[in-house]
Amino acid sequence: MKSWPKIDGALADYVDGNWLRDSPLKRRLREETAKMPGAGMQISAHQGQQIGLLARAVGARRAVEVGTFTGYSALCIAEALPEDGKLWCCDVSEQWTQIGKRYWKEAGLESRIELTVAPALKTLDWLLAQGLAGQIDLAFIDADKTNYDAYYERCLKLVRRGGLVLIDNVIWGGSVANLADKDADTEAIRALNAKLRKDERVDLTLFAVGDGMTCALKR
Ligand SMILES: C[S@@+](CC[C@H](N)C(=O)[O-])C[C@H]1O[C@@H](n2cnc3c(N)ncnc32)[C@H](O)[C@@H]1O
Repeated sequence: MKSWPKIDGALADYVDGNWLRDSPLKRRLREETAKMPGAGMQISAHQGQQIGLLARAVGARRAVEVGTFTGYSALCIAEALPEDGKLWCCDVSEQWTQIGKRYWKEAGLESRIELTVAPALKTLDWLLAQGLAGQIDLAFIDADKTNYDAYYERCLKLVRRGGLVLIDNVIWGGSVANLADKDADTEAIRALNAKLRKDERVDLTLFAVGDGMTCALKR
């Protein structure tokens, strides 16, 4: 039986103590979000740090995020961009993203972030219409699951060769391996995972962080 290490208890403290580079502002945003319904939607501190590192590794100047919630992943991406970098954020919730805006401002990152409150498919099509195909260095997909394939295809068009498309929740709490689970979200994630397995447009790996994050590098 193959297995991944479960990180909790004393091991979680050890991992935090050795690898987590946190800030009081990020901690406050996590704590404020933790009190809200839907708090579990926020990525973890480690995942945010990993996404930031990946953004730096590809020298990201322009990024796109699909699914912003209270702005934590956006904060992690934006701080990894250069001062004149830009992150386009897509979300449908004014209420949740207002929280993020407060923190982006406090972090001095608001000029790097352009949030559009609208269905993400519309915003991604608008970005493509603006001539941004092949101009984006990193895309992070973390919104409604039934649109994942449509988000992936648009993000792959937007991203340049050598750029990254990151896709969150690809393990979906383990449901993807339970073939009896026919829930629409599970089926959508499972179908995209199977498609990417054979997708020769990208190099592929899984980061076993949080709920699983696919990392696709455009060839
Ligand atoms: C999992 S949360 C994002 C978490 C965020 N990345 C973070 O780290 O805190 C998913 C978000 O997708 C948004 N969403 C749902 N359907 C959407 C759609 N059709 N277009 C854009 N955003 C959508 C929700 O409002 C929610 O804020």
